[in-house]
Amino acid sequence: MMPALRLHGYAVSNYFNIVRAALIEKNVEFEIVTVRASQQPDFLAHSPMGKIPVLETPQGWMSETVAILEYIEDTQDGPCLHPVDPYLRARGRQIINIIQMYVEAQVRTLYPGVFMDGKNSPETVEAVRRMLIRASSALGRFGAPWPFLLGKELSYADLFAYYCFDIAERVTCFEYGRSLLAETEGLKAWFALMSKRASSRVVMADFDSALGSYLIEKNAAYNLGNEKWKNYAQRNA
Ligand SMILES: N[C@@H](CCC(=O)N[C@@H](CS)C(=O)NCC(=O)O)C(=O)O
Repeated sequence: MMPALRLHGYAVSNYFNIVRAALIEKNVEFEIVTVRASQQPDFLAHSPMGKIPVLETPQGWMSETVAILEYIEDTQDGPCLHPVDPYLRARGRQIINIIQMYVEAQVRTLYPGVFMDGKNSPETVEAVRRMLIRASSALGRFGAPWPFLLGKELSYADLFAYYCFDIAERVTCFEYGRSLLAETEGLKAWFALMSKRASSRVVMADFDSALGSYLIEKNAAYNLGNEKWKNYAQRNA
């Protein structure tokens, strides 16, 4: 029988990877449908912004990662990934918001010069640098309880943060020669712990091979041999 849930997207997307990891962590049966983001009417009918991931459910289609995670938590069995305690649950959302707006969305504006055959203007590079300083300090102020961001149990905040930090780390090491993970007390050890999870291994193996092909497709393969990538390789050895 076909699984009830079908996840549309592909492995180069950190957002797709967050949802995929959540489904794996919850032991949900699902099917992957490999598609790119698109502005074609038939795709927009399912994903109003034309973005991936999109989850196809028995009730209909759902896009936007945070909404998808909520749907998964509310409809699927498996380990609870939203804390029951309202304060902790809100804290998880707070962390997700900060990472989404002040880390992920910021580094995304640098993708043209890092993952595509484009250039980043000095103004953009500087504006993102300033925002990342604020975000990094903010995360430092959380003093997360560890080993996970909300304490003893893995939560959606960890999955969201892990895939956003992975991509952010590549971009900041490349563009600024700096590591957000190393700057924030506890974050590097947390990231290493997350990297060891079975879900992370599966998802990141597919990401790594998809990224190689993506860089070639976008004529940014030169970046692979670029000295600046060494910052990433060395810091994460
Ligand atoms: N806010 C969306 C962001 C998803 C997103 O930006 N996905 C990227 C791939 S990582 C995408 O579809 N980009 C294509 C586009 O922006 O047109 C979410 O939470 O799911």
